[in-house]
Order: sequence, then C-alpha cells, then structure tokens
Amino acid sequence: MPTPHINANKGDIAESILLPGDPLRAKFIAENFLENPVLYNEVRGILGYTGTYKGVPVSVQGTGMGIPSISIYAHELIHEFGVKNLIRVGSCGAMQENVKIRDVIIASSASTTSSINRNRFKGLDFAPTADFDLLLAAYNKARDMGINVHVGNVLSSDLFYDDSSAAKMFMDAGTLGVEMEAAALYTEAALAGAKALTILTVSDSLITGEATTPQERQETFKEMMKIALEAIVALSAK
Ligand SMILES: O=P(O)(O)O[C@H]1O[C@H](CO)[C@@H](O)[C@H]1O
Ligand SMILES: O=c1cc[nH]c(=O)[nH]1
Repeated sequence: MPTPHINANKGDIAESILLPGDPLRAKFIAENFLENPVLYNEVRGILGYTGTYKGVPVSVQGTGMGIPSISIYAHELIHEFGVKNLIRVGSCGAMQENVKIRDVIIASSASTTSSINRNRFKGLDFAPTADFDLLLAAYNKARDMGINVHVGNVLSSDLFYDDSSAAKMFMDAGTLGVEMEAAALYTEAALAGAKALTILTVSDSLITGEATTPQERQETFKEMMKIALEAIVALSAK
C-alpha cells in the first residue's frame, strides 16, 4: 500500500536499499550502477528506484536532509515495505585533521545533538550503532577494492549552520565527521530489528575549510556507492 511519502506497493522495493540524502544522487546511483532500474517514487521529488546490482535486487531512494526527514522514510521503508538492510550513502564534514576531503568514513556509531532519542528513551541515552554484519561486509569490500576508509563515531547534527561550541566538543572526543541523519537511521533500524549502516564521503572540512561542489556531491562519490552495493551483494550471499 502506498504511504503518505512513498507511492509504491509492497514488492516494488527491494529488501536492501541505499539511502542518499540527495534524491538526485539516488537517480545517479540508479542510472549508473543498477541494472534495469524502475522508478517507484516521485512524491515530493524524493526519487526511489529498484533494479539489480550483480543480479541482487537493490533499491535506492533519497531521504531528504535531517533527522525528521530520514526518520519518516526509514520508518515507512521498514514497517510498510519490509526493507531489511538500509545503507545511507551521504556526505559529511571532516572533524579530524587526518580525515581529508573525499575520504570515506564508515560510521560505527552516531552521536547526535538531536533530542529524538532522549524523548523516546525517557531522558536516558541510547547509543545508535551500525549493524555489525553490514559494517564488516562494507569494511572488507573497501579493503578488497583498495579503498582506505576511516571507521568510527560520527555526529548527526540537527543544525548545518551551528554557531555553538557543539562541534568542537565532539571533535575533542575523536568524532570523525558531521552529517545529519545516521543517529536516526540506526535507531529506527534497531527498534525494528533491521540492519543499518552509514557510509559517508567527506564533502568539506571543518578543519581546513576546503569544500566540494554540489555536482561532485551528487555524482562523483562513487567509491562509497560501490562499497555499499558490494556489501549488499556480500550479505545476500550469506
Ligand atoms: O549528502 P547528504 O546525504 O544529504 O548528507 C549531508 O548533506 C546534507 C547537508 O548538506 C545533510 O543531509 C547531511 O547529512
Ligand atoms: O559539514 C557538513 C558537510 C556535509 N553535511 C553536513 O551535515 N555537514
């Protein structure tokens, strides 16, 4: 049944899905990596496609920006469409000197400035964590492809433009990068018994001030896309 945000029927969406924030990155992935991609959603311009990758059914769909937006899509995908493996493929800002622009980060955990989980868990602190099977598959595939990845904690911030000292506190605690969705994705998945992972490409650096262009963010972050797709193939072979 179609949901308020996804105009598809059960069976239109694969059990494994890639989730970029940018719907045009979803289109790029579908057109450049999937075999026989079929568009299943255009509601709000949030494009969703299903095809296959190396014969394995895979979907790819935008999530929009921020925790409320990805929470809606992750919830509907898991609960209404039976999606089981969700891999966010996003961009992030580097928070450490050794994390360079265009590097790939696998988020083993995600801190957040959001209060969603404090509300959900009645003031207690849930630790949003990646699924280990997906993380291991992605890490091993990255190594097989000769791609160096950073693995560690990221910050899912509610604010893109943040004048507070929050970023510095998380940097001092070794956080690798800042984005805006992983903590919500990990929590939605954990609450539903689904598997989730976040793979990020560094689009800019909070340390050096370097930045990539919107076109690059949409189209050229191919390493993380390949890692995510290969991880899904590895998982499906288990
Ligand atoms: O490139 P995406 O996946 O959208 O991810 C990052 O980019 C957006 C901010 O520009 C936020 O959604 C942030 O998490
Ligand atoms: O600095 C950045 C870059 C990408 N996405 C973010 O949320 N922050």
